[in-house]
Amino acid sequence: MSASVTVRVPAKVNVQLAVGAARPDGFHDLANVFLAVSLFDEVTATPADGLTVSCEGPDSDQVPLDRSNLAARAAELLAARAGIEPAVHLHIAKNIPVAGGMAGGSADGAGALLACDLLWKLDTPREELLEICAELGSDVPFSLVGGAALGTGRGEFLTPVDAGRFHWVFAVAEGGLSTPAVFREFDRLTAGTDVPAPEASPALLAALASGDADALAAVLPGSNGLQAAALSLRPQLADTLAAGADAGALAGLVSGSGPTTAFLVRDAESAAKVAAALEASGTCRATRVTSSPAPGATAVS
Ligand SMILES: C[C@@](CO)(OP(=O)(O)O)[C@H](O)COP(=O)(O)OP(=O)(O)OC[C@H]1O[C@@H](n2ccc(N)nc2=O)[C@H](O)[C@@H]1O
Ligand SMILES: Nc1ncnc2c1ncn2[C@@H]1O[C@H](COP(=O)(O)OP(=O)(O)O)[C@@H](O)[C@H]1O
Repeated sequence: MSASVTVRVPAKVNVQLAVGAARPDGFHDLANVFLAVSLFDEVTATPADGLTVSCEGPDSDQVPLDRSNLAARAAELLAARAGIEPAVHLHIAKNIPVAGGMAGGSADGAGALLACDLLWKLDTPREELLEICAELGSDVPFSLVGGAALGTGRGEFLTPVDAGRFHWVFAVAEGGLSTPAVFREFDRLTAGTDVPAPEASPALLAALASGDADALAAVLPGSNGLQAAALSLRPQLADTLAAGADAGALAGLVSGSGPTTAFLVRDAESAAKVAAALEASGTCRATRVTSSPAPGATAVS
C-alpha cells in the first residue's frame, strides 16, 4: 500500500470577470469565466500523528503553515464530515505565485481535499467534494474541476464551457495583492454608479470555444472587471501591460485580482519571445509560460 498520495492542481486565469455590486453578505455576484493553465502546485498527503503543513518553492516563505492554510482547512473539513481525525502531513510543492490572482491557495485546498479523500479511502461523492470546496472559498470548486468553466454566484456554481487551446505568458509581480482589498477598491471606484448584474459575454465564450487566438484577443480588453481596481492599487502594472504589448502579445490583462498579468500569445515560440522581453523590461519579477486548458486536481501517485 502506498504511504502517500500526491495530487497536481492548476492555476487559473479569468478570461472574463464581470463583477456585480456588493451583496449583503459582502461578496460580489460574478460571471467568472475560469480557464485552468498549465502551471501547477502539487500537494502530497502522508499519514501522520496530527495535522501539519510544509511548503517548498520560490514563494514558500509567504505561505502560512498553520491551520489557516487552505490545504489544512480542507483536511479538517473532510475529516470532520467523515467523523475521523485529520491525521495527515500535507506537503505543498508551490509553483503558483502567492496572492497573485491565480488561485494558488484555492489550488492547494482542492489538492489537499482530493489527496486526503484518496489517502483515507473515503470515496466522497463529487458533489460533496464540491460543497466542501465552496465552503473553503469561491475559487476552490474550479481548482478541483479545471478545464474551462463559467462560475456564477460568488464563483462557486460552475458550468463547463468549451475552450480551444491557447498559449499564455504570465508576468509575476513583486509582492502580492489582497483579494478583499481589490474588491473593496472596486466598491470605492464604482460607488454612486449603477453596477449592472454580471453576465457572461456570448462573444467571449464563442472566441474561447473557437481556439482562435486573434478572436479571443479581440474580446479580452475590458473583460476583467477588477482590472481598474488592481491598477488603482498597483499603478506599476500598467508598465507591465505596456511591456507585454510592445513584446508582441496579442492581448494582456490582469489575472483576476492581480497583481500577476496574463498575456495571450499565438504559439509556444511567440511565448518564449514575449517572456524573454518581459523579463528584460524590468517590469516584473519573473515569467511563466503556459497553455490552456489544463486538467483540474489529478492524482499523480
Ligand atoms: C477574484 C477571484 C477571481 O477568480 O480570485 P483571485 O483573482 O483573487 O485569485 C475570486 O473571486 C476570489 O476568490 P477567493 O480567493 O476564493 O475568495 P474567497 O476566499 O471566497 O473570498 C475572499 C474575499 O474576497 C471577496 N470576494 C470574493 C469572491 C466574490 N465573489 N466576491 C467577493 O467580494 C470578499 O471580500 C471575500 O471575503
Ligand atoms: N496554500 C496556500 N497557498 C498560498 N496562500 C495561502 C494558502 N493558504 C492560505 N493562503 C493565504 O491566502 C492568501 C491568498 O493567496 P492566493 O490564493 O495565493 O492568492 P489569490 O487569492 O490572489 O489567488 C495568501 O496571502 C495567504 O495568506
